[in-house]
Amino acid sequence: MPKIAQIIVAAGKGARIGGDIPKQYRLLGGKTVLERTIAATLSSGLIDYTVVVIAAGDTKAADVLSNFDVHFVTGGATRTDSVKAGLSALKDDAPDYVLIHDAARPFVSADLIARLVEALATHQASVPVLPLVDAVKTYDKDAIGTDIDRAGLRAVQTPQAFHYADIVNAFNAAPADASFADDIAVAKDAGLSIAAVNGSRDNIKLTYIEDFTRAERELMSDTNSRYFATGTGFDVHRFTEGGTMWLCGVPIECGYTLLGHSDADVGLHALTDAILGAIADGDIGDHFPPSDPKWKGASSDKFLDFAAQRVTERGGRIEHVDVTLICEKPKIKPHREAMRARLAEILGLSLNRVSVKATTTEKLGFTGRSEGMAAQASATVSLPETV
Ligand SMILES: Nc1ccn([C@@H]2O[C@H](COP(=O)(O)OP(=O)(O)OP(=O)(O)O)[C@@H](O)[C@H]2O)c(=O)n1
Ligand SMILES: C[C@](O)(CO)[C@H](O)COP(=O)(O)O
Repeated sequence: MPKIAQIIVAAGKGARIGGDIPKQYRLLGGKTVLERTIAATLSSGLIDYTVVVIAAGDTKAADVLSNFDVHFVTGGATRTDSVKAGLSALKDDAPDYVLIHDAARPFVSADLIARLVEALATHQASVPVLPLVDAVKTYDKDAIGTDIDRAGLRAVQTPQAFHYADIVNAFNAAPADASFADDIAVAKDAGLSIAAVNGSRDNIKLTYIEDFTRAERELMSDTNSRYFATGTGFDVHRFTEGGTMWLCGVPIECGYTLLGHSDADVGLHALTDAILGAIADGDIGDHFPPSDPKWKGASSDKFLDFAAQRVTERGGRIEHVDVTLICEKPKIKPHREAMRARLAEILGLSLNRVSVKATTTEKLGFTGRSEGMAAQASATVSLPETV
């Protein structure tokens, strides 16, 4: 079996996407793009050695790369410089083949990698290509020009695969300061034999912010790459005279209220715990300790909003929530729709994904004696499969 290395170039700035962090460190479905790209390539089972090329001064790489058996080197000002740094990092233990891949293409498949490697049995290089689907025309300063015949054009992707010694020689033969669109261009200039293999429409390069939005949406709708988790929560608060009672984010004036460090919204507390439970993220007391004066009298919608954000940060989505209030009084039914609407608003859910119910305990126990109220809740979330 040939020894196969890969170089993942991740030293770019992501200027076309903008923002504070380069696109390879943006979260996509709760994981960084770079993690996804490395995991996708390694899952092919064909790669023996990986070099990730990172930017000088990159402070995020160590954390991301520590999850994988990979090595890293510092790249340069252009993609071409970064590729050269990757090739040179392989020279002491030279592989037979090398695949060079953009960190910005996290949806590369094992099939595509296999096609590229297979083509190296007969060629010195291989490249994934796709026919263009849109019409192509010349264009200058808003002026549409003439048609270009698409039959003779191909869109070109990465990974691009090479016999290691051949691509190193090709780069050595190229002008030292030249910058190439990709590595197959270097192979072409050097006269290497090149096989074009079928690319993949899924293997997009995340280039503009719209690419992220679309990729995020597609990941969300791909139930094969997601799992469902349900958490439960339970809470109790004692009644006290006077004040306004807050229940599931709705004020109720009934002459008595619930006692607690915060606003004592027993429904929101149970639901917050249910959501934290679904993502195995501790409980409300871990994040908002009752000993902390900051939370005295706090409005509990903050806690619920926080839990919902923790789901989003993991690339998750709340699918459904259900709260049961357990009390003899006050009557919940007149407030139930307002409670559902408020929960839906805080969580950004449609109303049909939010349920509020109530029950008594037939005058038994502390709720039966109307000493206080209990609430239990469940929350179902969908989350990206972890690698
Ligand atoms: N000096 C550079 C420039 C680019 N790349 C990498 O080359 C790949 C493809 O480049 P591109 O999509 O252009 O990424 P950026 O250069 O980061 O994007 P932009 O052009 O929008 O700044 C990316 O994985 C990028 O990190 C690199 O390693 N070193
Ligand atoms: C290497 C590449 O992804 C092949 O399609 C492409 O050439 C990179 O282009 P960019 O303009 O640097 O993103």
